[in-house]
Amino acid sequence: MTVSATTSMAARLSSREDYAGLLDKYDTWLFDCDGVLWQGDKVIDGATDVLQLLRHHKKSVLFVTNNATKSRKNYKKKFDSLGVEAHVDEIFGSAYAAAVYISSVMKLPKDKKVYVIGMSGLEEELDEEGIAHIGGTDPEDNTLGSFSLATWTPDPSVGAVVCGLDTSVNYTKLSKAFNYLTRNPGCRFLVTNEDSTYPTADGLLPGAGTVSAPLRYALGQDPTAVGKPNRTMLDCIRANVAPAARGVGDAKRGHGVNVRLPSPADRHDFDPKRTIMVGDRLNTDIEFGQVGGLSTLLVLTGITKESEITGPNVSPTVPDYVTGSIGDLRALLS
Ligand SMILES: O=C(O)[C@H](O)[C@H](O)COP(=O)(O)O
Ligand SMILES: [Mg+2]
Repeated sequence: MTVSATTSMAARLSSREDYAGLLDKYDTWLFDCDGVLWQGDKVIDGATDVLQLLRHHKKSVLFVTNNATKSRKNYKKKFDSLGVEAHVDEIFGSAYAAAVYISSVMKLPKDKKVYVIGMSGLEEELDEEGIAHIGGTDPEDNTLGSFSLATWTPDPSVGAVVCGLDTSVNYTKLSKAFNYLTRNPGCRFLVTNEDSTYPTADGLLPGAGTVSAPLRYALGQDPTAVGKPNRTMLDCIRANVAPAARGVGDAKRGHGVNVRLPSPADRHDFDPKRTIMVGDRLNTDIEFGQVGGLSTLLVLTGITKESEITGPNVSPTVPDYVTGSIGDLRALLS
């Protein structure tokens, strides 16, 4: 029996011509952050130069991160502190996408609130969208004490639980979230993202997916995920970029937006054929690009290792291009 397999291979970039070809081909560059622009607070060598080069060539640059610990405004502060040029409207985090999803897609009723397992970034984005929330950084929930249902009065107005990377996750938060999801009728289970690991300059840490995993297991239920690779994140970006590009009035930014996610016919902002997603993780960034019909460039400064794309057990997710680091595009400066 002959088994015909078409294994498309990623094009490994190395020469100045290779990078010049990308510059010609793509007008919009979407950059993942952790593992691409930086590892924790250590900027990837050359990343700043390359972003400046792209802007010099009038390319549209956007930042698309699954990291839900910071709001767009606080990400802007991180960019500034690391000397990486970015405008707050170019930054799209999964905390923002989750807040927009709850307000514009789920349309959580105004008399309902969200129980948060997550950090200040997620709370700030919910505030921006005018969504009431409890939990999160509330000192009452940030305790290592034991949890007892006998002494807890659940809030009947909780209509959704949203879970993001929370470095202070604990049994109390998981217990409250579990009970909201099993007791409050129709309570929705959302996660900002499901990354298994989080790349820092000193190595890997458990990712957001490991924070929500206990709830998945206890509930026997999968949540709605908003971040990469899900289409929701791209819709959220295009809903924001489109009005700016076309001056559409009915989708404002900021508090209480009633963002109209443009229909495919409305979308003039992105030409997916001239858009490239640059990422370090195959099952979020590269799949996100592929789901959105974008081209994809994998860099090896974060999660994905060479062996996953060239070894005996290659991943079924194959990027269009691979290069060692985004800094390699400095070849265009010579
Ligand atoms: O665990 C997480 O949340 C992720 O590892 C992390 O935040 C990924 O961020 P990104 O690579 O999408 O910038
Ligand atoms: Mg990354």
